[in-house]
Amino acid sequence: MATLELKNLNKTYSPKVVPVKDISLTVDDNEFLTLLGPSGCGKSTTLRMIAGLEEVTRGHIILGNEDITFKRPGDRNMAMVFQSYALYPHMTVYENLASGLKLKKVPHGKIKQRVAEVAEILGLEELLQRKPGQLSGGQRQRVAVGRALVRNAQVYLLDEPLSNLDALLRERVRADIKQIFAAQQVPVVYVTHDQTEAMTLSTKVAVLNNGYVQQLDPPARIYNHPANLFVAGFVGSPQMNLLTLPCQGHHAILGGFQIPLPDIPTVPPQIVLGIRPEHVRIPQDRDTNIIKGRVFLVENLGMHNLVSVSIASQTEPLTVRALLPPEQNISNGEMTLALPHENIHWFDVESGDSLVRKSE
Ligand SMILES: Nc1ncnc2c1ncn2[C@@H]1O[C@H](COP(=O)(O)OP(=O)(O)OP(=O)(O)O)[C@@H](O)[C@H]1O
Repeated sequence: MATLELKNLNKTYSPKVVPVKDISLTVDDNEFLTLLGPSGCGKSTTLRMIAGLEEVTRGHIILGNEDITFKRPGDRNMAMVFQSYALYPHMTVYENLASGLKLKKVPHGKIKQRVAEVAEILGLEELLQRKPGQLSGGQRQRVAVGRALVRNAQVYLLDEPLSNLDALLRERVRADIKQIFAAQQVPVVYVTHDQTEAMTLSTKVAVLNNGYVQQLDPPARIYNHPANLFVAGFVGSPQMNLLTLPCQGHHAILGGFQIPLPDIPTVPPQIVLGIRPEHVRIPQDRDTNIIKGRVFLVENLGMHNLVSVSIASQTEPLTVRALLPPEQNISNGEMTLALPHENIHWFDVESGDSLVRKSE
């Protein structure tokens, strides 16, 4: 089993289209890495370069001790699952699963055995004689994963494999994928723009924007310690409150309220305060950082209410959103909230970088 390494990987289509800029990362053989980012950030291009389907402009792809940057896709021993399933419509499920091995001239008996193993893992035994047109979306997706699995590849690459499924099915197949690949002990690279998939499946997430890796960390660290404003705003739903505030002395001024700044060498004229809606709460005994505002919207999300509160300020009004339990009685009008000190993130207004990289 081998580690996959990307070294300063670049892709340039034209001087103006440079979707991948200097991506460096490693994926060990027990790691599930997700490339997460908005549409057009370079996720699929990166994956396709790993697979050999896209030429590398600059940089290297290393598998184990071998530089495979210029190796033909067929010689890379990688298996890829595509968003579109890419199944052969005229073949049965069995034939679809077996086709890759047949091409490799694997003996018939071995093919039968391997297809049976994979069909069992994926619960496809009853469907082996059907054609893709006779399967549901989730079943087709499992066959697509199965086609990759039968290969016993050195690396698995998955490009938004769940995006054609409805929400319920997506949850089920997501759980299947997690279990199946956890047992494989090979590097897995998964592409998605869905943060829930990234957070639930991965051992490591690379958040991409505009071709650059913004943060490369385990999911919990991405969520609890976003490296910059992009990651803070992209990961988490409802989105983190991000407020640009003036500083005075050693405080940020939120409307009429003073929030103590963290320990930073120089106090800037302005700073961005970030706090997730689930961390904003109704004040308890020892809470500090108490603010007051006017409720102007309550959205019922089932498990919680998302409450939008407007805080009067000398410039434009600021909005703080709080995720509160439904038993909390909320009516339009004045409301007091606490912003617990330990849950506040601070970012530089200019660079967007986190000013305090906390340890885990
Ligand atoms: N063959 C190509 N020629 C020119 N530009 C391309 C080509 N393929 C992709 N691009 C551009 O490169 C950028 C990144 O594309 P890529 O498919 O990697 O994005 P992505 O992050 O996977 O997005 P999505 O989630 O929408 O699939 C986009 O701006 C896209 O238009």
